[in-house]
Amino acid sequence: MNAPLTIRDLRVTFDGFTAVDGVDLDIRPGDLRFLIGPNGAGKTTLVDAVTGLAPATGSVRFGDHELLGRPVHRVARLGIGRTFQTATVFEQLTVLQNLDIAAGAGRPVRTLLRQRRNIPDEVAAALETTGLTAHRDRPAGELAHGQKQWLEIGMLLVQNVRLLLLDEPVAGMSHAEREATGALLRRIAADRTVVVIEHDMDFLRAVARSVTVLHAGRVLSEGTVAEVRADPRVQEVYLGEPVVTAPAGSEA
Ligand SMILES: Nc1ncnc2c1ncn2[C@@H]1O[C@H](COP(=O)(O)OP(=O)(O)OP(=O)(O)O)[C@@H](O)[C@H]1O
Repeated sequence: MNAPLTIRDLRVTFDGFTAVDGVDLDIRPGDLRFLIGPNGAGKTTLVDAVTGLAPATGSVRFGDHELLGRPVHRVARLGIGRTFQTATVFEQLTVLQNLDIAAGAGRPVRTLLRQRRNIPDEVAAALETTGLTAHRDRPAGELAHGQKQWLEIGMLLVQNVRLLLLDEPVAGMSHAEREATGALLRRIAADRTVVVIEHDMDFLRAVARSVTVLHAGRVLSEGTVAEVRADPRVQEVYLGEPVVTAPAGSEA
Protein backbone atom coordinates (compact mmCIF):
# COMPACT_ATOMS: atom_id res chain seq x y z
CA MET A 1 0.00 0.00 0.00
CA ASN A 2 1.26 3.43 -0.87
CA ALA A 3 0.88 6.21 1.67
CA PRO A 4 1.54 9.91 2.08
CA LEU A 5 4.76 11.09 3.70
CA THR A 6 4.00 13.79 6.25
CA ILE A 7 6.87 15.63 7.89
CA ARG A 8 6.30 18.11 10.69
CA ASP A 9 8.79 20.37 12.46
CA LEU A 10 11.70 18.09 11.61
CA ARG A 11 14.96 19.07 13.28
CA VAL A 12 18.40 17.50 13.15
CA THR A 13 21.22 18.93 15.21
CA PHE A 14 24.89 17.95 15.13
CA ASP A 15 26.89 19.19 18.15
CA GLY A 16 24.85 22.37 18.41
CA PHE A 17 24.69 22.96 14.62
CA THR A 18 21.15 22.69 13.26
CA ALA A 19 21.29 21.05 9.82
CA VAL A 20 17.51 20.63 9.45
CA ASP A 21 15.63 23.41 11.12
CA GLY A 22 11.89 22.85 11.48
CA VAL A 23 10.91 21.38 8.13
CA ASP A 24 7.28 20.65 7.20
CA LEU A 25 6.80 18.58 4.05
CA ASP A 26 3.82 16.79 2.51
CA ILE A 27 4.47 14.30 -0.25
CA ARG A 28 1.41 12.60 -1.67
CA PRO A 29 1.44 9.05 -3.01
CA GLY A 30 2.63 8.91 -6.62
CA ASP A 31 4.51 12.20 -6.47
CA LEU A 32 7.86 12.65 -8.18
CA ARG A 33 9.28 15.28 -5.85
CA PHE A 34 12.64 16.93 -6.34
CA LEU A 35 14.48 18.22 -3.29
CA ILE A 36 16.95 20.90 -4.27
CA GLY A 37 19.04 23.54 -2.57
CA PRO A 38 22.61 24.77 -2.31
CA ASN A 39 25.37 22.62 -0.82
CA GLY A 40 24.81 22.14 2.89
CA ALA A 41 21.09 22.99 2.69
CA GLY A 42 20.24 19.82 4.63
CA LYS A 43 18.84 17.63 1.83
CA THR A 44 20.80 14.47 2.60
CA THR A 45 20.37 14.99 6.33
CA LEU A 46 16.59 15.19 5.84
CA VAL A 47 16.61 11.88 3.97
CA ASP A 48 18.89 10.42 6.66
CA ALA A 49 16.34 11.45 9.28
CA VAL A 50 13.44 9.90 7.34
CA THR A 51 15.31 6.61 6.89
CA GLY A 52 16.51 6.33 10.49
CA LEU A 53 20.15 7.24 9.88
CA ALA A 54 20.16 10.59 11.69
CA PRO A 55 18.54 11.23 15.08
CA ALA A 56 15.81 13.84 14.69
CA THR A 57 12.94 15.48 16.53
CA GLY A 58 9.50 16.37 15.22
CA SER A 59 7.42 13.89 13.28
CA VAL A 60 7.79 11.88 10.07
CA ARG A 61 4.75 9.80 9.25
CA PHE A 62 4.39 7.33 6.39
CA GLY A 63 0.66 6.74 6.34
CA ASP A 64 -0.23 5.80 9.91
CA HIS A 65 3.31 4.94 10.94
CA GLU A 66 5.61 7.29 12.81
CA LEU A 67 9.15 6.77 11.49
CA LEU A 68 11.18 8.78 13.97
CA GLY A 69 12.70 6.56 16.61
CA ARG A 70 12.56 3.43 14.45
CA PRO A 71 15.82 1.69 13.60
CA VAL A 72 16.85 1.67 9.92
CA HIS A 73 15.64 -1.89 9.20
CA ARG A 74 12.19 -1.20 10.62
CA VAL A 75 11.83 1.89 8.44
CA ALA A 76 12.86 -0.26 5.45
CA ARG A 77 10.26 -2.88 6.37
CA LEU A 78 7.53 -0.27 5.94
CA GLY A 79 8.45 -0.01 2.25
CA ILE A 80 10.87 2.91 2.35
CA GLY A 81 14.19 2.61 0.54
CA ARG A 82 17.00 4.88 -0.54
CA THR A 83 20.07 5.07 -2.70
CA PHE A 84 23.27 6.92 -1.89
CA GLN A 85 25.44 9.20 -4.01
CA THR A 86 27.75 6.26 -4.67
CA ALA A 87 26.10 3.07 -5.89
CA THR A 88 26.34 0.24 -3.37
CA VAL A 89 26.01 -2.93 -5.45
CA PHE A 90 27.98 -6.16 -5.02
CA GLU A 91 30.51 -5.74 -7.84
CA GLN A 92 31.63 -9.41 -8.07
CA LEU A 93 28.10 -10.75 -8.28
CA THR A 94 25.95 -10.70 -11.39
CA VAL A 95 23.07 -8.33 -11.90
CA LEU A 96 20.68 -11.21 -11.29
CA GLN A 97 22.42 -12.25 -8.07
CA ASN A 98 22.32 -8.66 -6.80
CA LEU A 99 18.58 -8.50 -7.44
CA ASP A 100 18.03 -11.96 -6.02
CA ILE A 101 19.81 -11.06 -2.80
CA ALA A 102 17.82 -7.83 -2.48
CA ALA A 103 14.58 -9.71 -3.14
CA GLY A 104 15.54 -12.31 -0.57
CA ALA A 105 16.24 -9.87 2.23
CA GLY A 106 15.07 -11.91 5.18
CA ARG A 107 15.91 -15.29 3.61
CA PRO A 108 18.66 -17.34 5.28
CA VAL A 109 22.10 -16.25 3.97
CA ARG A 110 23.07 -19.80 2.83
CA THR A 111 20.16 -19.90 0.37
CA LEU A 112 20.77 -16.47 -1.14
CA LEU A 113 23.49 -17.42 -3.64
CA ARG A 114 22.07 -20.82 -4.53
CA GLN A 115 21.36 -21.19 -8.24
CA ARG A 116 17.64 -20.91 -8.79
CA ARG A 117 15.91 -22.57 -11.68
CA ASN A 118 13.35 -19.84 -12.14
CA ILE A 119 13.74 -16.12 -11.94
CA PRO A 120 11.22 -14.81 -9.40
CA ASP A 121 8.53 -12.60 -10.94
CA GLU A 122 9.55 -9.50 -9.03
CA VAL A 123 13.18 -9.90 -10.20
CA ALA A 124 12.12 -10.35 -13.83
CA ALA A 125 9.91 -7.27 -13.52
CA ALA A 126 12.76 -5.21 -12.03
CA LEU A 127 15.12 -6.31 -14.83
CA GLU A 128 12.53 -5.21 -17.36
CA THR A 129 11.73 -1.89 -15.67
CA THR A 130 15.39 -0.93 -15.30
CA GLY A 131 16.32 -2.08 -18.82
CA LEU A 132 18.89 -4.55 -17.47
CA THR A 133 17.40 -7.81 -18.78
CA ALA A 134 20.15 -8.25 -21.39
CA HIS A 135 22.82 -7.65 -18.74
CA ARG A 136 21.47 -9.98 -16.09
CA ASP A 137 24.42 -12.41 -16.17
CA ARG A 138 27.15 -9.78 -16.16
CA PRO A 139 29.07 -9.00 -12.98
CA ALA A 140 27.75 -5.72 -11.60
CA GLY A 141 31.32 -4.39 -11.52
CA GLU A 142 31.40 -4.46 -15.33
CA LEU A 143 28.32 -2.28 -15.72
CA ALA A 144 28.49 1.30 -16.90
CA HIS A 145 28.01 3.96 -14.22
CA GLY A 146 24.38 4.59 -15.17
CA GLN A 147 23.54 0.90 -15.24
CA LYS A 148 24.88 0.50 -11.69
CA GLN A 149 22.53 3.23 -10.51
CA TRP A 150 19.63 1.52 -12.28
CA LEU A 151 20.59 -1.79 -10.67
CA GLU A 152 20.50 -0.12 -7.28
CA ILE A 153 17.04 1.23 -8.04
CA GLY A 154 16.06 -2.28 -9.20
CA MET A 155 17.21 -3.62 -5.84
CA LEU A 156 14.67 -1.33 -4.19
CA LEU A 157 11.94 -2.36 -6.63
CA VAL A 158 12.33 -6.07 -5.83
CA GLN A 159 11.89 -5.25 -2.16
CA ASN A 160 8.58 -3.69 -3.11
CA VAL A 161 9.65 -0.31 -1.84
CA ARG A 162 6.73 2.15 -2.03
CA LEU A 163 8.71 5.31 -1.24
CA LEU A 164 12.08 5.67 -2.97
CA LEU A 165 14.51 8.35 -1.84
CA LEU A 166 17.29 8.82 -4.38
CA ASP A 167 20.41 10.89 -3.68
CA GLU A 168 21.71 12.54 -6.87
CA PRO A 169 20.88 9.60 -9.14
CA VAL A 170 22.19 11.23 -12.34
CA ALA A 171 25.48 12.59 -10.97
CA GLY A 172 28.27 11.60 -13.37
CA MET A 173 25.86 10.22 -15.97
CA SER A 174 26.05 10.84 -19.71
CA HIS A 175 23.25 12.71 -21.47
CA ALA A 176 21.76 9.46 -22.78
CA GLU A 177 21.91 7.90 -19.30
CA ARG A 178 20.15 10.94 -17.82
CA GLU A 179 17.34 10.65 -20.33
CA ALA A 180 16.96 6.94 -19.63
CA THR A 181 16.95 7.64 -15.88
CA GLY A 182 14.24 10.26 -16.31
CA ALA A 183 12.08 7.77 -18.17
CA LEU A 184 12.81 5.14 -15.50
CA LEU A 185 11.77 7.46 -12.66
CA ARG A 186 8.53 8.33 -14.46
CA ARG A 187 7.76 4.63 -14.90
CA ILE A 188 8.47 3.96 -11.24
CA ALA A 189 6.40 6.91 -10.03
CA ALA A 190 3.35 5.52 -11.84
CA ASP A 191 2.59 3.42 -8.77
CA ARG A 192 5.17 4.48 -6.18
CA THR A 193 6.37 7.70 -4.64
CA VAL A 194 9.79 9.02 -5.62
CA VAL A 195 11.83 11.72 -3.89
CA VAL A 196 14.98 12.84 -5.69
CA ILE A 197 17.79 14.96 -4.28
CA GLU A 198 19.34 16.65 -7.28
CA HIS A 199 21.57 19.50 -8.39
CA ASP A 200 21.00 19.04 -12.12
CA MET A 201 18.47 21.68 -13.16
CA ASP A 202 17.97 20.37 -16.71
CA PHE A 203 17.11 16.98 -15.27
CA LEU A 204 14.73 18.59 -12.78
CA ARG A 205 12.95 20.59 -15.48
CA ALA A 206 12.47 17.45 -17.56
CA VAL A 207 11.36 15.07 -14.82
CA ALA A 208 10.05 16.71 -11.62
CA ARG A 209 6.32 16.82 -10.85
CA SER A 210 6.88 19.01 -7.81
CA VAL A 211 9.84 20.71 -6.16
CA THR A 212 10.88 21.65 -2.65
CA VAL A 213 13.77 24.05 -2.21
CA LEU A 214 15.74 23.79 1.03
CA HIS A 215 18.07 26.51 2.24
CA ALA A 216 19.97 26.54 5.52
CA GLY A 217 17.87 23.67 6.84
CA ARG A 218 14.50 25.24 6.04
CA VAL A 219 11.94 25.06 3.27
CA LEU A 220 12.52 28.15 1.15
CA SER A 221 10.00 27.47 -1.59
CA GLU A 222 7.69 24.75 -2.88
CA GLY A 223 5.49 24.14 -5.91
CA THR A 224 5.66 23.17 -9.54
CA VAL A 225 8.90 23.61 -11.47
CA ALA A 226 7.54 26.84 -12.97
CA GLU A 227 6.40 28.22 -9.60
CA VAL A 228 9.71 27.52 -7.92
CA ARG A 229 11.74 28.93 -10.80
CA ALA A 230 9.70 32.14 -10.69
CA ASP A 231 10.20 32.56 -6.92
CA PRO A 232 12.58 35.51 -6.30
CA ARG A 233 13.84 33.90 -3.08
CA VAL A 234 15.00 30.87 -5.05
CA GLN A 235 16.69 33.06 -7.65
CA GLU A 236 18.46 34.91 -4.86
CA VAL A 237 19.78 31.74 -3.29
CA TYR A 238 20.94 30.28 -6.59
CA LEU A 239 22.28 33.43 -8.19
CA GLY A 240 23.73 34.81 -4.98
CA GLU A 241 22.13 38.20 -5.31
CA PRO A 242 18.73 39.57 -4.41
CA VAL A 243 16.23 39.84 -7.22
CA VAL A 244 14.60 43.09 -6.12
CA THR A 245 11.76 44.93 -7.66
CA ALA A 246 12.92 48.52 -8.03
CA PRO A 247 10.70 50.92 -6.08
CA ALA A 248 8.40 52.98 -8.29
CA GLY A 249 10.12 56.06 -9.65
CA SER A 250 13.67 54.85 -8.98
CA GLU A 251 16.33 54.23 -11.61
CA ALA A 252 16.55 50.55 -12.58
N1 LIG B 1 27.33 13.85 10.67
C1 LIG B 1 27.44 15.17 10.63
N2 LIG B 1 28.07 15.84 11.62
C2 LIG B 1 28.16 17.20 11.58
N3 LIG B 1 27.65 17.98 10.61
C3 LIG B 1 27.01 17.36 9.61
C4 LIG B 1 26.86 15.94 9.56
N4 LIG B 1 26.17 15.62 8.44
C5 LIG B 1 25.89 16.79 7.82
N5 LIG B 1 26.40 17.82 8.52
C6 LIG B 1 26.29 19.24 8.17
O1 LIG B 1 24.92 19.53 7.99
C7 LIG B 1 24.72 20.44 6.91
C8 LIG B 1 23.78 19.84 5.91
O2 LIG B 1 24.44 18.76 5.23
P1 LIG B 1 23.74 17.91 4.11
O3 LIG B 1 24.74 16.89 3.66
O4 LIG B 1 22.44 17.43 4.59
O5 LIG B 1 23.51 18.99 2.97
P2 LIG B 1 23.03 18.76 1.49
O6 LIG B 1 21.96 19.76 1.24
O7 LIG B 1 22.72 17.34 1.25
O8 LIG B 1 24.35 19.20 0.70
P3 LIG B 1 25.01 18.62 -0.64
O9 LIG B 1 24.18 19.16 -1.76
O10 LIG B 1 26.37 19.22 -0.61
O11 LIG B 1 25.01 17.13 -0.54
C9 LIG B 1 26.12 20.73 6.35
O12 LIG B 1 26.56 21.95 6.91
C10 LIG B 1 26.94 19.57 6.84
O13 LIG B 1 28.29 19.95 7.01
